[in-house]
This record gives sequence, C-alpha cells and structure tokens, in this order.
Amino acid sequence: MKKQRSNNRRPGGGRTGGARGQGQKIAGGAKGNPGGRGEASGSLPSRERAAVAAAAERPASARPAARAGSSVHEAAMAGLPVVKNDEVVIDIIGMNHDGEGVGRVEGYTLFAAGALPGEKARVKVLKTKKQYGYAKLLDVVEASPDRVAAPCPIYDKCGGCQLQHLSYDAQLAWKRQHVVDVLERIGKLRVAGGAPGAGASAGGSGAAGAAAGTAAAAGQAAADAARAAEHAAGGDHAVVVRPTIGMAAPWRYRNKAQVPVGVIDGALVGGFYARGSHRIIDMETCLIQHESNDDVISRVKAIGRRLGITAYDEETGQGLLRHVVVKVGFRTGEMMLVLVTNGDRIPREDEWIAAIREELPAVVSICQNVNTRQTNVIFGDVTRVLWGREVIYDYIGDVKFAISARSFYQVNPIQTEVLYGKTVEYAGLTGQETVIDAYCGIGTISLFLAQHAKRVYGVEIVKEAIEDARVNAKLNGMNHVTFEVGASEDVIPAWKEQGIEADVIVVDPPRKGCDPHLLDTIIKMKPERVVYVSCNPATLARDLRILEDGGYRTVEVTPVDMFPHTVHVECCALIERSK
Ligand SMILES: C[S@@+](CC[C@H](N)C(=O)[O-])C[C@H]1O[C@@H](n2cnc3c(N)ncnc32)[C@H](O)[C@@H]1O
Repeated sequence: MKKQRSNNRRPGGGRTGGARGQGQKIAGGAKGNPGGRGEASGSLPSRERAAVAAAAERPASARPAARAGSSVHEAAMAGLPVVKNDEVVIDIIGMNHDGEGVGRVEGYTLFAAGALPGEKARVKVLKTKKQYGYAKLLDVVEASPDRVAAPCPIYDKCGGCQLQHLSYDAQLAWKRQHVVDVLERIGKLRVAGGAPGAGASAGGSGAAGAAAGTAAAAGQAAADAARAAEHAAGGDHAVVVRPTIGMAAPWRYRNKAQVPVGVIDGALVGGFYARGSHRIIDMETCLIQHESNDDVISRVKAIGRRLGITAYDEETGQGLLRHVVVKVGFRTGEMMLVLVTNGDRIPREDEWIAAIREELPAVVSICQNVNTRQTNVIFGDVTRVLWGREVIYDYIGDVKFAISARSFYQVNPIQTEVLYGKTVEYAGLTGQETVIDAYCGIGTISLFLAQHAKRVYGVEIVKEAIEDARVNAKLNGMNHVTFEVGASEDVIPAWKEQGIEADVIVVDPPRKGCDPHLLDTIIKMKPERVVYVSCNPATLARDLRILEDGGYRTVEVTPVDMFPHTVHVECCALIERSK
C-alpha cells in the first residue's frame, strides 16, 4: 500500500498544532467523554510497563466509568500531574494492546486512541486513575512517518479496525515486537535479537517505526546468527521470533459478515453499531470484507425495503429482521445467506427467495435462524433451510470443508492456510507420527495435519463442532482421524491412560490459554514436539514458561497476521523436548 504522510490525526480530527514541550500543560477544558481501554503493553520502556500491566489485569468491562467530580478530586488527592479536562502535549512512546498510543506526563501514563509511537500529540485528559489515565487525541503536533490516511471513510465511527492509520509494514513490525515483549516479560524467555534496539519496533522512539519493516529483517538475521552461536556453544537458549507473516494484499480478506439490521428515518438499514453504543449505522462497504459479502448485504437490504420487511427493535422487542449473515467460499465462490429473524414466519417468503435467487446467483444456500430472545447473541437455537443447500463448501489448501450456518470457520482463509502450513512445518511430520490436536474446533488443523501423519486425534468441547469435524473427515476420505467431544484437560489424560502416545501435540486454545492440567499432562506424556497456535501472546508466554519449567524448550515463534488493520495478534510456536 502506498504510504501517505499526514500531519492530521484520524479522519474527523483536528489540525496540526504548534510544537510544545513534552507533557506541557495547556489548559483546563470543557467536559470530556470517558472512554478507552488499556491492556498489556507492547513495545514500551520498562517504566511504563508496570502501569500498563496494572491496566491489563482488569478486563475493560470491570473498569468503572469516570465520574466527573470524583475523578478530578481523586486526581488532586493522589497528587497526579493532570486532572480531567487538562490539555497537554505529550510524546507518544509506545502503543498498547488495544492500539492506543502511550504517553507520559511527568512519569504518569496516558493512553490516547489514534496517537502513534514517535508522535508528539496534543491530548485532552478524559479520565484519571491512580497509575494511568485516558486522553482524547486533539492534534498530532509531530506525525510519525508510519502514519497513513485511513482509507475507510467510517474508520472513526466503526471500531472494527484499530490500526488503519498505521502503515501495514509498521503494523506487522508492531505485532512481532508485541510478541517479543510478552515472551520476555511474562514468559521470562530470552529472545534472540529481542532486546530493545535490536529488533523491529513500531513502538520505539521516533523514526524507529518508519524503519520497522527493514529492522525486522535485520533483527531476524541477527537472531538467527545468535541462535546458531548459542547452539555451537551449548549455552542458554534464545527463542527466535520470526517477522510477522503479512498479506500481500491486506484488504477484503474476511469470508463472513454479520450485519445488525435497524431503522433510520423509517428505512431499513444495516451496518455496524456505532463505537461504544447499540445505535446502528448504515454501511454499504467494509474494506476488510470480501466484495461479494458487501454486495449480498446491500441487495438483501434493498429487497427487504421493497417488500416492507420490518427491522427488529432491541428496545421494544418488535420487528422481524435482526441480522443478515453472509458467508463466501473464497475458493469455490459459493455463498450462504442467513436471515436471523425475531419469529418463525417471514412475510412474503417466496418473494424474498425468488428475488435473492434472481439477483444473487452465487447464493446456493438461503437459511433462516430464529432468535426471539432479547439478547446480544446473534443466533438462536433453530436454523432451517429456506432454499438450496444446508452447507457451502470451501478449501484450505487441499482439504475440503462443509460450512453450515452455525459452523465456526476461520474468517481469513488466505492466512489460515499460511498459519496451518506453519503448524505442519513445526510439527515436522514424516507420515509416521501420531498427533493430538487439542482444542480442534471443526477439525481444520487436524485434517491439515492428517495429510502428513499416521494417525490424528482431535478433541473439542463443543459437540456440534465435533459433528462437523467428523463430516469433514469423511468428506476428505480421512479415516485415520478420530474426534472426541470433551475438555482437552480431561480427554487427553484419559487417552494417555488408554495407552495412546503422541509424537506431536498441537494446541490451539481460546484467548485464556491452555488449562494447567493439560500442560501438566503434556509434560508427562513427553511428546517430542509441541506446536502452540495462539490468539493471545500473553497467555502463550505464560504457558511457554510452564512448558520450559517442565523440560521443554521454545525454539521459534512466528506471528501470522490473520486480522490486518486490527490489534489481534496470532502466532504459532515450536516447542521441543529438551535433550
Ligand atoms: C481458537 S479455537 C481453535 C479452533 C480450531 N483449532 C481452528 O483452527 O479452527 C479454540 C477452540 O477450543 C474450544 N475449547 C474451549 N475450551 C476447551 C477445552 N477446555 N477443551 C477442548 N476444547 C475447548 C473452543 O470451543 C474452540 O473451538
């Protein structure tokens, strides 16, 4: 993507102001709007880490909203250098897990959404806590060379993406640096070339972010050399963190859209909830969504308006159409449309179906899901096929998958193939191995591994996912794969008791990481290799420390960018049994 330098903050922001000293107080101001979240640090000097870590310990939902009077009072009582509504100019020295810029006023940490590392920014304090506070970006006084103009016209309102204002190279470098930071800080691991200044850092000072992509490659070469030297010397090992594998074209990558439906000025609309609210904003295009999904949603809304279909109203519980869900098979082009409705009966159902079939020939499955509960959960329990097939098909690599209305399927199929390819590479399969895939979902990784293994066992806690996994194994003629429903921490010890031994164990847990009992079982089962696929570097680092203490050695970690322009960091780690 062409990098556009900009001195302006994100769309809708103010102008570039004049330079002022770091942390210089400007004025008290009008009422602020409390908001923002803070989580684990990425790329921060050690001084900030304690404050950021403290913020990370509490989930956003548990953090109380600021109360205007008490916030100012508390800040004054605590002797903080700023109080609510102060305006200050600060240097942004890092970016936290939520993509918020991190700055300091006399050692006090402020998080400001939209500000980038290396920038000087004028911000207004929204909320103060004892160790850190939140501020609103008013002006970028000095812009980072990594700042780009976000191409999405609704970026500021939507909240689905958090990093569109950061160049893609710098996003990748920041994700790698975030992994390095947590491995060192939480995992207490030594990262080859991971010390400050040696690796890529979009969160470093000033121009460090600009050179981040190149620095990543240079840091990597240094890392490889360091690792080879250590091996030769037989010394303490260092983990290699590879550069983040990004997308050649990091847009339009999502295969699934779930759009809430509502009414604006009497017309049926669908799009997204405005940031921090349940107000629906109409949207015609989403730049990270496959174009076909945009097209289907736009036409379905138009057909709904033509037929006088009512939209569900969250407050009154009245109205019919709640969500439009669309899935597309990137390889096959097949599409599924799911109308989530507040009730069984769809008025003029035949006309709906006829219009969709005529206008959208790629749609091979039209389903209805009924959800009459007053809840934020999208799907209800009952799904029926209105027309066409129950499933669409798609491929990851050479493996074919049947995807139903409710199946979980990775949303970025291009990068899923990259991630699973890395998993297979780290598993080091020759065709003779027995592999266990813990937290297997619908068996995507299991079947990918099964192409290269003697036997694969998959375990997953959701019964429907295991049913899908078995269907998919059959679809691919793979009868050397066994799936079982249950908690990995219960089923795998039972397998061990039954005499099942694994050469390789693959884990792909949810954000909270692996259950300690499972890690204990892995250590006792002594597989040669463990491959850890993680959507949360912090819990990955925590679990790697447990495996290291249990006689394993983390060899290499590769971040894979599954969700460009968002703060989500996915990675794959190779862990070997120490000799
Ligand atoms: C990150 S997903 C991975 C899914 C799959 N490996 C994939 O790539 O599509 C984590 C999965 O773990 C499942 N899960 C959560 N807790 C579990 C547990 N204790 N034992 C087994 N599976 C669990 C979830 O239902 C979910 O399908």
